Amino acid sequence: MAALLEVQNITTQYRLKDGFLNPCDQVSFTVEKGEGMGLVGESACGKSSMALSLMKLLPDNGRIINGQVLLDGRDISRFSEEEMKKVRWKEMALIFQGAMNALNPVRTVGDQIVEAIRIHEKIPEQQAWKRAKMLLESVEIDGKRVRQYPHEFSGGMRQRVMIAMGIACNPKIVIGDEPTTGLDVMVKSQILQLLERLRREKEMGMILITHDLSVVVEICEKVAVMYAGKIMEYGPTDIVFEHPAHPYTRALINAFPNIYGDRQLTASIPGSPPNLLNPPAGCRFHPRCSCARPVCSQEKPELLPVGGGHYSACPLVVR
Ligand SMILES: Nc1ncnc2c1ncn2[C@@H]1O[C@H](COP(=O)(O)OP(=O)(O)OP(=O)(O)O)[C@@H](O)[C@H]1O
Repeated sequence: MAALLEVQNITTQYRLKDGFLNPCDQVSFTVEKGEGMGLVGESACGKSSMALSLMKLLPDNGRIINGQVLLDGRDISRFSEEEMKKVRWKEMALIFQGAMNALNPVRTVGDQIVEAIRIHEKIPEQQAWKRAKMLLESVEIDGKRVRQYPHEFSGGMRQRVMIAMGIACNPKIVIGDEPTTGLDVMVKSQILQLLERLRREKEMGMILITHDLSVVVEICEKVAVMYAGKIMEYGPTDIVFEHPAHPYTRALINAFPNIYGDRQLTASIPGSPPNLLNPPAGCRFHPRCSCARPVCSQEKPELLPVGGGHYSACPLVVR
């Protein structure tokens, strides 16, 4: 059976004054119904651009130049804006970083949820209000608060309202782009548990973009590790994190304080990610890689299977 979402060789490009930059370069992965995939990697490696490419919400200077995004077998990367309007929120929703600040301060949260529902579904207003209340309750907010204004809610509650809006039309897949950034540790954990519960109850696919590897370990079955626009390693979360096959994944794990809650010392990755206007030849990680050989600066490694649904873009690694 075909996957719910099949991303095949997606390359996205931004046009800049001094050239072109590909934030996602031949990226491929799949997400099954009800499956959670973490998308991790250092800042500016292309994670948000991937999310925007999937939703076809790239800024004016960005576009998909190659590849396919198959949602239930349909290539939505070729969809017109009109067609995409029917896909967004109804089939695929994006909850972005700081989404809570996108709520309109002069309208009640109920008005805003009802509007989101009625843009996509032709249902009577009364029914939409009933659904808005239920949605608030599903994100653990008292339905009676539906007539309140955003300033009457805490930051964590506003983010939950945004999650309620994200799932208002029962999407098949939700993309969370750092959905808990800026929230305190307790609220962050509540929101992640909430997303996890909704995913299981509604059998939604989920792509969780995060810098926090421990969150991926906790709630995602699968992980894709991205570096400088490319997927370096991909596979079941426990296998990738316990037996990383790519030096970048190893370095990322070592740089993270407590992926399984017991690691204390961290070793930062020397150097910094490349300028994507002019990425290094060969493997993009080779200038920072402790395992690099001469071939790494000459040949572009492919993402190849290493067994058990696990893929790595490094041919040299000894496990
Ligand atoms: N509108 C734009 N025009 C040109 N370049 C852009 C644009 N948006 C992002 N970029 C560049 O694309 C690259 C990838 O950025 P992106 O925001 O997708 O990375 P990210 O992994 O999501 O980063 P972070 O974790 O910091 O959010 C970066 O080099 C960034 O500077």
